[in-house]
Amino acid sequence: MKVRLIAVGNRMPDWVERGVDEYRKRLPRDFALEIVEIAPGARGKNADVARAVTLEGQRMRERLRGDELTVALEVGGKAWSTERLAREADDWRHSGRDVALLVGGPDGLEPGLSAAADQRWSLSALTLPHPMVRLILAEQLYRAWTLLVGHPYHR
Ligand SMILES: C[S@@+](CC[C@H](N)C(=O)[O-])C[C@H]1O[C@@H](n2cnc3c(N)ncnc32)[C@H](O)[C@@H]1O
Repeated sequence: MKVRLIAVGNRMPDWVERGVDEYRKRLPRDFALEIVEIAPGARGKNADVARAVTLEGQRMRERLRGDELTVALEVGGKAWSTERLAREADDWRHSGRDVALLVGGPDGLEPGLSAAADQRWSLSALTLPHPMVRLILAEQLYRAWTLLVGHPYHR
């Protein structure tokens, strides 16, 4: 299984890149995490926010592969414990499909993508900045994998 984190935003601070890479390199090939960055829509003084969100949605759709299971990351999604995430990840693996985790931009995920997603997952009731979302996702995927294989890290 491949997990692709398709996230609006680029130019992450170095500490985020290093943190995400640390967990990515710990994950085995059958749980590989790939990061796909989506350029944010322009937000200037007279910016049309709805247009920027629509553009981000289009750019994300262009990167989606038709057969992937999609998971929208949203504050209002379902809260999963790490144990629940491990069960979900095990189901993803057994479905034989790759997975796309969708992270929106400053104004959230394009509503059509959220509505069409197979699952909606909330990391917390707090609104997190997108660099933190990437880091938490990478760490939690690693933690879920360690739980599935009985590696002591997950305790
Ligand atoms: C800075 S947040 C956007 C905040 C925006 N006001 C909203 O309501 O979605 C950027 C993205 O990070 C993700 N995100 C932020 N906090 C999250 C959380 N607690 N759980 C899941 N995803 C989160 C979502 O994908 C969101 O679209």
